Amino acid sequence: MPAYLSGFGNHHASEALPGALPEGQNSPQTCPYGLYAEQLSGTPFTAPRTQNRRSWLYRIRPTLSHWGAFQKVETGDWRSAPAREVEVPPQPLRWNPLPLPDGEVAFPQGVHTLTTCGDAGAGHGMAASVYALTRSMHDAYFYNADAEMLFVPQQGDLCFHTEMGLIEAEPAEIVVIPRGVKFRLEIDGPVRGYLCENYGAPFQLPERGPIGANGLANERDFLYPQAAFEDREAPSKMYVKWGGDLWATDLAHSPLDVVAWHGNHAPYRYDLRRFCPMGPILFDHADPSIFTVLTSPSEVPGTANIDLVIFPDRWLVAEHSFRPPWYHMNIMSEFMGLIHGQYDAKPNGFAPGAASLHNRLIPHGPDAEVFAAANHTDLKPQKLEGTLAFMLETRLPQQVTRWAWKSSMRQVEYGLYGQKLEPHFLSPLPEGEGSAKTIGFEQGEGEMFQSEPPAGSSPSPGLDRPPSPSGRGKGRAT
Ligand SMILES: O=C(O)Cc1cc(O)ccc1O
Ligand SMILES: [Fe+2]
Repeated sequence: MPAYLSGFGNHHASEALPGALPEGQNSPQTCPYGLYAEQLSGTPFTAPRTQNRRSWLYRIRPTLSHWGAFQKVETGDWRSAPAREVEVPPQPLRWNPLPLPDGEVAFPQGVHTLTTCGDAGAGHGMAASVYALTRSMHDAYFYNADAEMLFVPQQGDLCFHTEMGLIEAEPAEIVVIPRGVKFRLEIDGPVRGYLCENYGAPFQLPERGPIGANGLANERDFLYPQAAFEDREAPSKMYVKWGGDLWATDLAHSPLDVVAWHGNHAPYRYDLRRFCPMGPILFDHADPSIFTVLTSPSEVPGTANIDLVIFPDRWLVAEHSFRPPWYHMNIMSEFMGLIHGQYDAKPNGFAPGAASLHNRLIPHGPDAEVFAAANHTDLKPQKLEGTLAFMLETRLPQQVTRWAWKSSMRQVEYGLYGQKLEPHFLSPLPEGEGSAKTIGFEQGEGEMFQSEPPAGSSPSPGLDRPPSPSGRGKGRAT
């Protein structure tokens, strides 16, 4: 079990050999052990200090020496934005879990993109993919120049051998690999999960505002690897995702040859079970932004390129409230996945490994069964347990890939789930009355009156109180 360095965005320092990290300067005339010094930047040199990301790598060979002739490689079902491949009507979309492949599939194959938005080259937006792999990468390495990568394992452990060291992750943990960091992904058996490529600003922790200095995702739970290196000569392949395409070159050695490093542009792991949720402790259902783990800000304040939001175990205690998510139409678009358990708004049809897309201003909310139960349930404190869903919320509408649209995993009927929601309007009108009538109030001379009082009802003071549920009316305008 590797030991990790703890603290989100810290300027970590680690050496795999004693004294490998230069003292007091980044770029000595001769580096310890005859290493090469290389700076890897994740933000422009002049980015404000709070956002600035860069690391210094002390390595056996500079990355430049890995540079051979690159050949373009088929990306399979992996797509990069912009990818406007199909026209999709405005409707909720959902996909069953990706089946595990029969044959041998290693990263970077086995990635299937469901949605993209923005533009990888222009540096905004994201891609949401699912992956299914059956074997480790052998003498193969990868880095992404287009995107920071957020891995959300859903089944099976992942072991990333990165330039900065080893990161292991199991389902319920996430791994973020920044742009330009090379790795080899090893697995023990078949694995499945989600991959978000973030084309925008690197993920950071959200502000806590009045919450204070603690809670939500706490800084110290973010774990960075200790330096570890490979001094290995072997015919190898290095894949680079660059300009929306996949390229490969041959290498004669492992590029994971970083003996020491320091800086804050480095891969990390976070256990989502460490998230300390805050919620409504008296009434109502809060906006899901209270569960933001990480955010990739855009240039517009409060308008994220991506928010990673989770729905973890928690107590529901709100009084006289509809406790599940409310019905809504959201300007941000919502890609969701389920790591384990049941998601409270959609207990059926949304299995672990499944994915859904509620795009910009597509109406959605709890299904009819959830509504019926939540509407009448006894509001004792209730613990949601053994559940972990997540959402990638972006300010941009998401484009669906051709693969996702045509895939047999897509639940073709899902877009109609809302039609099962019946009206429960307690009409004040006698049965049969009121069809095609407009009932309302008009502002008269200093008094309120009903424009067309229904027969048998008192003309004044009008409908000042809704009928009680015990006197449930049937009449409804058709
Ligand atoms: O749509 C969803 O299931 C995600 C979601 C959850 C919630 O509690 C409030 C809003 C929201 O979009
Ligand atoms: Fe939603």
